[in-house]
Amino acid sequence: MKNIYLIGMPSSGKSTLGKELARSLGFSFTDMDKLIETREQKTISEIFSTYGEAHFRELERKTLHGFQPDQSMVIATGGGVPCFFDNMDYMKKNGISIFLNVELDDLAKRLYKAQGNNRPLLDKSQSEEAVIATIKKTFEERLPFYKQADIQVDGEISVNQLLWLIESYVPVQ
Ligand SMILES: Nc1ncnc2c1ncn2[C@@H]1O[C@H](COP(=O)(O)OP(=O)(O)O)[C@@H](O)[C@H]1O
Ligand SMILES: O=C(O)C1=C[C@@H](OP(=O)(O)O)[C@@H](O)[C@H](O)C1
Ligand SMILES: [Mg+2]
Repeated sequence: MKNIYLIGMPSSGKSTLGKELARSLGFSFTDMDKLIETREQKTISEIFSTYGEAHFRELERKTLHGFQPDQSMVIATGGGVPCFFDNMDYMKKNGISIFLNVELDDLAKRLYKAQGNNRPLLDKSQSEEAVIATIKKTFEERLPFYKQADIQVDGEISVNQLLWLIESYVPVQ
């Protein structure tokens, strides 16, 4: 079966929902950030601070293009993946892309609730106003890419609802 790519802003639930979706479909699950961290033996924050964002974006591109198509995988991408290089075209050509579109206020709340501070572009040590402003600006820049997804989900969704959307898009056996 085709691979499924989850895309959307940081904290939109790609990693959390992706894992549950994979289990329900009997697909394997890959979190691109985790895979990059394992391969590089560094956290995402360390990769950004040591080599810079451009290097991280190259790693993302290489990782994305390294997945074989039709491997029955659910792939949780990092929030920036669709917005660099030909990544969005690649996902559309090689699988089903799903945009998790969550209200910006909810994204901010989740971000502050989450443990740790391993999202270098949304540094929680900044003031809350600064983080919210960054989320808003980033979302506006990224929306044209996210909107290209095959399926868009607005707001909260259960795994069962998501399964239904996927099955309606292309039958999953
Ligand atoms: N539907 C949801 N409702 C409330 N909190 C959620 C939901 N989905 C994810 N979260 C929480 O938001 C945070 C970020 O989720 P995560 O799956 O890591 O997002 P992403 O991979 O898109 O950055 C986590 O703390 C997670 O528990
Ligand atoms: O939005 C982004 O540019 C990023 C999102 C992160 O992933 P999540 O979307 O899973 O938080 C991670 O890839 C990195 O910190 C950059
Ligand atoms: Mg994630």
